[in-house]
Amino acid sequence: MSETNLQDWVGRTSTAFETADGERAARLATLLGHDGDPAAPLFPLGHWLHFSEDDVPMSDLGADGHTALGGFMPPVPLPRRMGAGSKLEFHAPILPGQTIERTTTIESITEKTGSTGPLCFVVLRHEITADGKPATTDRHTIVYREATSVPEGSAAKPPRPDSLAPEGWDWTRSVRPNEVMLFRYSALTFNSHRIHYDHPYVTEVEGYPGLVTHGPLTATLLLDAFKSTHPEAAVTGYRFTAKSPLFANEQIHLVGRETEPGVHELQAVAPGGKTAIAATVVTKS
Ligand SMILES: CC(C)(COP(=O)(O)OP(=O)(O)OC[C@H]1O[C@@H](n2cnc3c(N)ncnc32)[C@H](O)[C@@H]1OP(=O)(O)O)[C@@H](O)C(=O)NCCC(=O)NCCSC(=O)C[C@](C)(O)C(=O)O
Repeated sequence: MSETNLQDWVGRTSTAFETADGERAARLATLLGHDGDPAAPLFPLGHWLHFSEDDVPMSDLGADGHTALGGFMPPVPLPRRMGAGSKLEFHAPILPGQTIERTTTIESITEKTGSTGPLCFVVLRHEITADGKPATTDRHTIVYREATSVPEGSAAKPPRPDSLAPEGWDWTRSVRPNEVMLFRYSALTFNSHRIHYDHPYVTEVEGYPGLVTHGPLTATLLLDAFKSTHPEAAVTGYRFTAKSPLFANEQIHLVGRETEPGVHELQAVAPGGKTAIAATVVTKS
């Protein structure tokens, strides 16, 4: 794919420290439509509100708004980045005020060819501790895609029309993330990726029909819907794969069912019925 040997980046590590921020976690609760409590343990995905990878000077950002490649992240020569999924294990809750440390290792870099063209998957293993004790393991996959040709200067299209919720699930919720929700999530996570807020960029450069809903936001809405329907469940694992993109102002059906004791299959379903995110939640029995 390139003369640079991307495999030279495998095994690189970086470490960061922060203080777990209950106020920020409470704002995520507000975003999700709950009363936020800054003193409460963080939502299981609360580490995503910390350790922004875009916490760099403006001059260090690339064209897509993310930190330019070739530093810690490998210089993958494919310009369109997307979140591909995560495999998370929750060892212990993170409490506001705890010192959280994240050690990130580039675990693998894999080039593939998909139905949409060349793809490069970068897996980052994040080990997060809180006051020195294991809290969360997050194996996060990022995918890079090739540039696309954009029809007549812009790929903009209206949101896909709503469709009926799929049947055969134990529970169903519907959400419609709009520009304001996407902005709030980008701000909360200090994610400066243009595809979530820059409509000319996302439609004229990356060739998507509208602002892309963050994969982590949809995964958060999905896990939140699960927790609302199973308030007593202690979630110990969560894994999800982002299979197809979702765009601002589209109705998303969030669905789930128990497939065996303590194991739940979840999906975020796009208008028209396509699976956007396929997920599994594991709970302590
Ligand atoms: C990536 C796309 C284009 C590939 O779609 P495709 O049709 O080209 O791929 P395919 O033909 O289905 O599969 C080719 C190979 O890739 C694998 N594969 C395929 N997908 C995945 C996946 N997700 N995770 C892991 N592996 C995947 C698949 O298993 C297969 O492997 P194989 O050849 O060994 O059998 C397609 O899956 C897609 O559009 N996914 C949705 C991506 C998305 O919407 N992400 C969330 C929004 S972006 C975001 O939030 C960003 C953020 C937060 O700002 C941020 O920068 O981190």
